[in-house]
Amino acid sequence: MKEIKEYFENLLEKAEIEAEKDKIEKMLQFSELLYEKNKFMNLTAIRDKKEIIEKHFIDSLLLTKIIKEDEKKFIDVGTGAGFPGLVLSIYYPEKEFLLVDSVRKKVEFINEVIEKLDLKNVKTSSERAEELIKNKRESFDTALCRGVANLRIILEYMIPFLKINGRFLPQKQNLNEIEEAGNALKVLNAQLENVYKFNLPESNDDRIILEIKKMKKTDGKYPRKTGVPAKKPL
Ligand SMILES: C[S@@+](CC[C@H](N)C(=O)[O-])C[C@H]1O[C@@H](n2cnc3c(N)ncnc32)[C@H](O)[C@@H]1O
Repeated sequence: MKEIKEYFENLLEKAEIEAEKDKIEKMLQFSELLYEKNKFMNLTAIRDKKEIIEKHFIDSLLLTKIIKEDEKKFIDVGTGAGFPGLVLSIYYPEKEFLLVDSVRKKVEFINEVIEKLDLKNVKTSSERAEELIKNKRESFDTALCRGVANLRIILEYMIPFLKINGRFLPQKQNLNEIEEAGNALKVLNAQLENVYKFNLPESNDDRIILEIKKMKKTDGKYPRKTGVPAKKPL
């Protein structure tokens, strides 16, 4: 545990991310719970402790370089074992997070971590994004989504959840999907404002965070019925 703690602190320093000791402690507890549970439940394909720290925790924390003080209500769709949303909820105890994944066992794992770490600012849902939207339309300042689907598909899931002027900050590994997302951005009244490029501090792997702003209300016909956004992307 001590070795992993030093490794985590070292990567935080290299990535120029500041984090208080008690938050680092909680994140390490979360990583330990994930490591143990992952031995008999498939929560993540990354099984090495150090790799979990870099590819899940540091990668999620890159968002702290972009998130603003006045952003208070966050939604993370397809959060899996809690990335990036659960990590950020530990980093920002004063902000509210809704973590969503349609696979119940993943949400049950997240609920276990919330209880063990006594996190007060996180709620969860195991509904699909296309169902959950029915009572959560235009309710969030910021939307997060990592590794779920192609950009034009997740735009249709996520933009309807945002308040006007809210930001969607999807994490991507390259820029390939931007060009073909033009129509989705237009139809959903959203605009690409910035492209942030990072490198992970140990592997040097490329990481991209897009900043997409919702300009106007989304037409109530989006997102289309469950499954349609993925089958027939905008
Ligand atoms: C590859 S995992 C990524 C998990 C996590 N965000 C990460 O980066 O480690 C994608 C997750 O998205 C969830 N998912 C896919 N489509 C969804 C939808 N329409 N609504 C809710 N969850 C969805 C899947 O159940 C899966 O757990």
